[in-house]
Amino acid sequence: MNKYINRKGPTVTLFTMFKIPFQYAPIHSIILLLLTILDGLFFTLQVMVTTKLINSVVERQETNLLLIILLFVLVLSYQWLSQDIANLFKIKINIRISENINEQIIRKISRLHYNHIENNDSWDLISRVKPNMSKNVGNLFYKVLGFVTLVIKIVGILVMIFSQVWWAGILVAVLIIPLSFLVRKGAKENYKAEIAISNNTRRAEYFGNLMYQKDAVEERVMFGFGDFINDKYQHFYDQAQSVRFKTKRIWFVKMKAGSVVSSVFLISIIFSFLHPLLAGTITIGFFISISQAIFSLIQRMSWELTEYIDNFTTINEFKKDINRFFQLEEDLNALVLPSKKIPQLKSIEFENVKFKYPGTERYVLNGISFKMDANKTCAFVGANGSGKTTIIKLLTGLYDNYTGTIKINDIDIKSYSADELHAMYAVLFQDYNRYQITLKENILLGDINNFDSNSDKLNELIDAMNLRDLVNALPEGINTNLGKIKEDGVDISGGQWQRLSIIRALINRAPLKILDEPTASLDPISESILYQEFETLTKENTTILISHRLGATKLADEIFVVDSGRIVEKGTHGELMAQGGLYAEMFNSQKGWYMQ
Ligand SMILES: Nc1ncnc2c1ncn2[C@@H]1O[C@H](COP(=O)(O)OP(=O)(O)OP(=O)(O)O)[C@@H](O)[C@H]1O
Repeated sequence: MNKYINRKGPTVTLFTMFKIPFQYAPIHSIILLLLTILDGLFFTLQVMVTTKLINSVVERQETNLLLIILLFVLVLSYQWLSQDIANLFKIKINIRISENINEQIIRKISRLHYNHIENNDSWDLISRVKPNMSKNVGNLFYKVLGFVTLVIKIVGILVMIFSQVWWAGILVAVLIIPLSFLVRKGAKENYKAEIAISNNTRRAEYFGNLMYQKDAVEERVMFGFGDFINDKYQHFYDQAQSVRFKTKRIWFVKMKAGSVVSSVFLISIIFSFLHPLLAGTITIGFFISISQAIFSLIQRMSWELTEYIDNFTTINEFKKDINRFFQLEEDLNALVLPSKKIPQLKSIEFENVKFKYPGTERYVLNGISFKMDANKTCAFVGANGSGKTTIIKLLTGLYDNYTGTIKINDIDIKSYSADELHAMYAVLFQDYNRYQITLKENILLGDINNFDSNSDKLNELIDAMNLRDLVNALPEGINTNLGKIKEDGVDISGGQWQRLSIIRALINRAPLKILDEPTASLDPISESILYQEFETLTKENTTILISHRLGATKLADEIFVVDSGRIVEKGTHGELMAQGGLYAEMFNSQKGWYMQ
């Protein structure tokens, strides 16, 4: 089973990004492109009409004056309206882009190799790409269109200048080159700064969320640590802002210096028209309208042009992030449904398994070996951090960068197909999720293949887990929305959420049930009912139970004691107590709490 892939899709280029709006909103994009070209042409047309208008008035040519005035008003009105029309099209294009791109990003994230889920650099990258991707695709498209308009306007004016004072035209064209280089360099530095601060931005966002997330409210209010969190938020936010501000300040000074030089240069060109004006080679109409156009050009070149190049360079840097993101390794199995055929489980075996988490140096599992047979309940006990949950992460295939062998039914788990392996187990993880959907859906998610045909089993388990009273008290019974996202949502207690999560694992037909601290939030009576019923609930199943409550694990057929990534003792409760080792010590110290 080749589980992981390095998805080498086609590399994203600026051109690929530019084409995206045509792909998702073709008609709107084409119309916007045509409007853009028209917009550019109308600028030159305006200069020509203004020239004609002034000359006709100065020379008192009354023929056609009305027509020229009408044309003048039309050109101005179009320019005035065109932005609003374009904005309407942009709204539609933006909606289509974000619909499609967000879906692709979420799909990619949901397929990510588990290594990236716990890796800081990957999350920094995701936090830069996810919120900005559709914005940048739209931005690139509009900036290219804006740039096309600007180029058409500049070319139009240059042609006019050329036709009258050719050398001035050449000087203007030459000025654009160094200005472009200056802007490009500044924009690259800006993006580098963004990459450097993305970790601080993410941390600021985390502390910001803590300030308003519902889950954090109680502790924040009770302990009164709101200011502490706020200070942390402010610290990371200020650090990010200060780097951003410094880079922007340097950028601004450079850009403005460039603009001032170009402005002085362009104004001097207007003076160079005085001579041909006095010599009578250009008309007063042309002088006024071209001067006006050159002033507008100064503004565009010194600000818009620099802004465009800045934007393109930033988007080009962002494009590198997009490629890094789409090249992140995926886990082919992440979205694979469990096979509908229920496999038979005979045994599970770890042979000298050594494992360290990616990017760390310490072996969390250090040559662990054990074998357990089917149709039994096995418990893993041991101190915090001894490696119990990690055993489960490896057994369920979340990580496969270990040495040694993990076998199910004497076959290496790496030889199983993903759907076969997924059908083998149902897991209740320690940090299970509270899904803000209906109570029924919360349970049925556990057996997605039989989502619509599990009603009988669902009711049986609700009774067995002592949740019937809760269901009866809910306004819509099992169809009541849980959590506060929906208006009619109902919040239930921590223990009730946990009982739901146990049912989610038990409703699954997989032969191996893995329960990692399943009763931490249960009251003593519910816990004891659960363990009394445990045998019935897990009949015909093999169960792995991880718990610090040794009163519960005592009932297991076999207990494995984990210490520093190894199995140090194994046996039944009686055998381990008789050994008088680590288990006996842990059991006696816990028993002491109840027996005094
Ligand atoms: N994603 C991770 N990256 C790096 N180290 C990790 C990661 N997850 C766990 N560890 C480390 O691996 C060790 C074993 O963790 P594990 O969760 O398996 O312990 P555990 O025995 O289940 O502990 P507990 O009883 O507290 O649940 C711990 O020292 C922990 O710090």
